[in-house]
Amino acid sequence: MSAILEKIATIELEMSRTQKNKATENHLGSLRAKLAQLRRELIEPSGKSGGKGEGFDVTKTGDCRVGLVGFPSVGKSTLLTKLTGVHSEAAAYEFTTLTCVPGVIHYRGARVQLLDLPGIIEGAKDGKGRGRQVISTARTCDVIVVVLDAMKPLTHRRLIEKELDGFGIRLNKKPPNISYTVKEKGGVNVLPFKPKSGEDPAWLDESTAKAILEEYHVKNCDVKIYENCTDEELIDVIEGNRIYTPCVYAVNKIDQITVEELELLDEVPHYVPVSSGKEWNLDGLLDKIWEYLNLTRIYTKPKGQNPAYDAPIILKKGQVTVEDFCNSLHKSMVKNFKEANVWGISAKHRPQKVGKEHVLSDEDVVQIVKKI
Ligand SMILES: Nc1nc2c(ncn2[C@@H]2O[C@H](COP(=O)(O)OP(=O)(O)OP(=O)(O)O)[C@@H](O)[C@H]2O)c(=O)[nH]1
Ligand SMILES: [K+]
Ligand SMILES: [Mg+2]
Repeated sequence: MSAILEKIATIELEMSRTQKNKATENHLGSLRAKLAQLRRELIEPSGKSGGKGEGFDVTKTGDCRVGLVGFPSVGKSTLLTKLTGVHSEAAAYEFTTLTCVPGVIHYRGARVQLLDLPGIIEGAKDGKGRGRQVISTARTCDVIVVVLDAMKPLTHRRLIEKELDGFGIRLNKKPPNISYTVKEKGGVNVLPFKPKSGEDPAWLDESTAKAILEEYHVKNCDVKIYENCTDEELIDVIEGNRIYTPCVYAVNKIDQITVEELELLDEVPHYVPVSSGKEWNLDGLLDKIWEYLNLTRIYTKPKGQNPAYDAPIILKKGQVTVEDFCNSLHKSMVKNFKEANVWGISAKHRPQKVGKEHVLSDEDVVQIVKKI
């Protein structure tokens, strides 16, 4: 592994010494592509052992998973204990937590698995400490809560982001709008983004895109870039294993700072100020996590009975059709599906008869009608 790290360091040094301008764009793009390929080797060692940079062996339970990530002693374990009632050792020394401790939050009808994780340090993505294990586990989370210490510099936020970024986790970002199709023949065709007049010029031009593809030895493909993307974003699409996770920044220990300092925190996007020690604003944090989870609760209504309001079926973002609902009830459900009656925001009538493709809204009531 150290040979890979050395190569990475060499490339990073070269990139930092190369001025970014029109003449160096292609070269920088190639270097970035080389870097991405080396990083992948770190995440997925090609040898038999290890496999995909392995996380902690904790079974997924509940409807969704949220992970607490941060530097040591920012208060992750205190937060887990306060939010879930599961005891996780907290102490004033760093690396108190050495493994992954799961707890469950029952919130608005959903069961949210919360994971307390060991602290990470800079260089975690390159294998320092338990960093890779922590970040691999973070990849399995529906929402990441980055815990920051209000007493420490706000630049820590960027440092944590860099570690997660190096492991292919993109926080609060959408996948780039690029279509990429590898083909058998036909050469490399790049359709670059064409900004309208008055907009920023395209960041990524055809020749840099081609230089990047060459670095991947792709000989035949179609690339269509539909928005203003960076070389990094094209690389993300080619690599294909990036994870796009919503992230909440919990700025903890606000009992230790002044009101003026607290106001400065307002500049941090996606943040929630808390004191896990004093249990300040834990509701605010849960609220934000809930918003970022973006879950859809569906109440089932068996014929002739009241809807099961106490036990909603939880659908995740992007999987909110009636078909997804059927699948989360039982595998065979779709086969016997005739139609569904839906009450709620997504329904035009009360009830509306719908097919499998109907898109449901949070708190809809659904009754499945089976074929006879
Ligand atoms: N003042 C203050 N102290 C806190 C707060 N939350 C946690 N602490 C203290 O911060 C120290 C570290 O807390 P932990 O919960 O162990 O932090 P951690 O992030 O889990 O630490 P590691 O597992 O070592 O990475 C402990 O002494 C806590 O009592 C808070 O809101 N305010
Ligand atoms: K600690
Ligand atoms: Mg801890």
